[in-house]
Amino acid sequence: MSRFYVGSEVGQLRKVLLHRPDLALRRLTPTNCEDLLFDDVLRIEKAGEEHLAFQQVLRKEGVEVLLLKDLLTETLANPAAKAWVLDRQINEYRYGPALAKEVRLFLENMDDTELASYLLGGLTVNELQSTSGSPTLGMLQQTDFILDPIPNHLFTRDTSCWVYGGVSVNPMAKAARKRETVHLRAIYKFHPLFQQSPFHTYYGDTDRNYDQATLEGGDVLVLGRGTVLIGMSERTTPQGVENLTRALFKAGQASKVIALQLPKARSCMHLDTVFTQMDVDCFTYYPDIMKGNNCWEMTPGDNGEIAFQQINDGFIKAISRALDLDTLRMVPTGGDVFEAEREQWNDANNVLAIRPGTVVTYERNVYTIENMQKAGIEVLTIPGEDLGRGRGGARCMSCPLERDDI
Ligand SMILES: NC(=O)NCCC[C@H](N)C(=O)O
Repeated sequence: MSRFYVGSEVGQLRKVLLHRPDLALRRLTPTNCEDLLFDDVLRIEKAGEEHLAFQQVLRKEGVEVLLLKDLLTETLANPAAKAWVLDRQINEYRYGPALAKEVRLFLENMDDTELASYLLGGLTVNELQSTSGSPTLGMLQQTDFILDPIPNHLFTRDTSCWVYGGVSVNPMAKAARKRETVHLRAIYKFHPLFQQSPFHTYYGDTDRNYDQATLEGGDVLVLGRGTVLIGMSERTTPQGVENLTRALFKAGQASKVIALQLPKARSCMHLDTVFTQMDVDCFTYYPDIMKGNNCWEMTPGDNGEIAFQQINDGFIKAISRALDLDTLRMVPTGGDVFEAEREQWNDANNVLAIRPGTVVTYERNVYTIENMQKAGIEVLTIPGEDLGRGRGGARCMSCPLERDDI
């Protein structure tokens, strides 16, 4: 029987959720890619091959790989789940009553595979073949989207994140990613796999407007031994951190959260683009961004409140204290300042640990890989010429569902 539990960043990885986007990438163009948070268009076949190589490395290392599209398709086979998803993706305020009715009917009559494909990949005016005469539709072009494609599902790390014995289904910061959360909520709520054993759902699993309290999984590092490190970044706000922290403490799943302020910049949109863990005592980091950050320690206070303490000796010391280690081995981005900046941009510091001391990363970041190997880390490489244009590496592209404690 499956037990969904993520006890650390580097303990043996056993089960992971990935997504290999297809239709959504086909619909990514120079006109829409910036709005869809991609820096360029991708060669579809190449990106697919690179993603397969990533899957293969994980499977070879004994990790069970689940694919988001399969899980969503299987979830939609349950009529209650299908209705639940469509209630949230189609409404009269988004489309107007006439078009909402028509889109809903069109999607309801598809088989589950096709429906999953449109939900993830988008639906154009042309594909709907409308007869309603709705002005909402009349004002659009044939190739405009009724449902936008969601290419960033590729980055399964961000939409939901497992922290010890539960999950946060995250209120995403950017419009282009908000619909992702509905799919993850549906999977965790209805898919038979997630009904086999109980887990906590800490945060995000309601239809409310979470306003300023956004949170994305790329900012959440499960350090282990009851501690969680969370970046307050371009995407995750202190309000989001505080809400998740209170829920973690209430569920008794964490005893300390370290919150770290990051610059609000695309190059470090999430903590894991500048800082990830490779071994129990070893991290890789981008030096430019990790200096002088404001940092707080949060612990359970009285009456379900959080006790806050601002940290003056830096977050590295805070991590050592939490993990009960005297020192940490810190591996910087490699090369000179120019090479380091280029490699960080291409996700050199965004590695996925398979087990303590073994990580997966893009092969292109040769200087950083050299630093890691010198530190005794086993580095497994994957190609990422095209996948990398979405601005995410191996950690961003993976959502661990089962990982051992350290
Ligand atoms: N954890 C991560 O850093 N994920 C990468 C997300 C990239 C995506 N294009 C985004 O802008 O949200």
